[in-house]
Amino acid sequence: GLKPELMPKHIAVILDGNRRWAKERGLSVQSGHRAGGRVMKALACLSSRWGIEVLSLFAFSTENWRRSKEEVDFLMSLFEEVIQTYEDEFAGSNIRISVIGDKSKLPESLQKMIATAEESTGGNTGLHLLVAINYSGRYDIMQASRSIARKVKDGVVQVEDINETTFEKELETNCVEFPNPDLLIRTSGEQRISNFYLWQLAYTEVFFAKKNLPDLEEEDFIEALTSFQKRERRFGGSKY
Ligand SMILES: CC(C)CCOP(=O)(O)OP(=O)(O)O
Ligand SMILES: [Mg+2]
Repeated sequence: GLKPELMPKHIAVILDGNRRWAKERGLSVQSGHRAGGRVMKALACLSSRWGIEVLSLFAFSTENWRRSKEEVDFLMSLFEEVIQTYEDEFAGSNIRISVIGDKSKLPESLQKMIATAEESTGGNTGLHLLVAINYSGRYDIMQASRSIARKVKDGVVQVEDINETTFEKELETNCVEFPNPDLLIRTSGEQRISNFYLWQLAYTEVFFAKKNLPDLEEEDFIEALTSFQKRERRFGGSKY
């Protein structure tokens, strides 16, 4: 069984396989994404129950705009639904929601929904759920670099003061206590990072789940956690 003392503090999930799941069943792309949305909520509830501190869900990357307008519009409306049902499904479980990514490009209605959910859950002290929408690792590193450059230009920061700690504070994951995931899970069998967290994943253990997101169940989450608990993290040091 899972050992509480070996539970990861921060789990990040690259959500993938919704359309393949739908295709296998002769269902619509929209039903695939809707099924994926249900698993997103289930992952948050499970993480909350296991006392995980931070759960990051990679829901929409800066590259996903390349999809058809119809699919993108549907995803945007689905994110509203997922974030809106936060009130009902998560209410009472003390979950805090934050959305990271370039929100300025999202539909006004979704931006408002995000602001409301962040506002109403801002004081919660349980699981901190980070939903990455219109996010990418390179976007984050670029925005952090611009922010630091501005501070140097304005004389607020000296170049010598720039180090890993001050840089990390400029990343959009600076809103959580544990910005660097201990465990990254990717569904659907793909084995790539797809421009998710780049700085944050420096020493993260990676687990590739074969199942498509909508098929993911508690036992699959437990399998990833069990694998994580068996690993010896050396952080570059040698325990030889
Ligand atoms: C937007 C993202 C969360 C959707 C993940 O599933 P997907 O649409 O990439 O599905 P496929 O990899 O099966 O095409
Ligand atoms: Mg995919």
